[in-house]
Amino acid sequence: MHPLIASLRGRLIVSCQAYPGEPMRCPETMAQIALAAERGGAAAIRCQGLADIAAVKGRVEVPVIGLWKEGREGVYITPTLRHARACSNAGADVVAVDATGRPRPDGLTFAETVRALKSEGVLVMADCGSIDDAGRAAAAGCAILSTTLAGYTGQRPRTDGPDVELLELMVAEFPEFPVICEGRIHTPEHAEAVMAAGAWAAVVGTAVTHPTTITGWFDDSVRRGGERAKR
Ligand SMILES: CC(=O)N[C@H](C=O)[C@@H](O)[C@H](O)[C@H](O)COP(=O)(O)O
Repeated sequence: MHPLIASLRGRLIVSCQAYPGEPMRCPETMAQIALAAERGGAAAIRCQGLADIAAVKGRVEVPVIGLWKEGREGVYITPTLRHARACSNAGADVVAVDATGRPRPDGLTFAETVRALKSEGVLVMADCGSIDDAGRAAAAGCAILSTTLAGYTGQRPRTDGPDVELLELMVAEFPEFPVICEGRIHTPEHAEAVMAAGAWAAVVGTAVTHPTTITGWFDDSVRRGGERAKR
């Protein structure tokens, strides 16, 4: 196994992403957040877009998992071989790629995309939405299988927290692969549970790096508590 992948075992990975139109959508801001997360114990940073990848790579010591989101429908996480190569060239140590069987804009299959990347020495993290995707990713020889797209592709229900069931299926079916749990890990208890269920590592995004959403969670709680006080 590649030493970089081995270094992630039993560790937290923090995803630093701001979405189009959001106040923190700025590479310097993402680099600052990534550095803060590294100081908190993140063993790797996951980030989106070429400018963010370059900025984060220049700021942190830990490995960078890069992706490039384009579009909102269908395959949007690093949708083509060109996007994946660009992430790698921008400095990503690992490139995250949509591993579903859905049609890709460049007409290549996922397997063809991974074959080309592997031949160029690129480590691929397969963002899966189902056990079928994980099978495709394992057959292609991806470096990491991940539950990233569980609940976002129509193949699995969108669970409130992480999709532990899919994680367990992947861990049982592909014991020779590092399986990372990503998606809706919203509390330290969720993170502990996915690790106990056999995850190689846990990726946390929103709950660490998306203040608008976190503020909304607290706002809801404060309002609920206030309503109870009135009763
Ligand atoms: C489905 C999709 O596009 N997921 C994206 C993948 O990079 C990000 O928007 C998520 O924030 C990331 O997966 C971490 O998940 P969470 O923010 O739930 O901890």
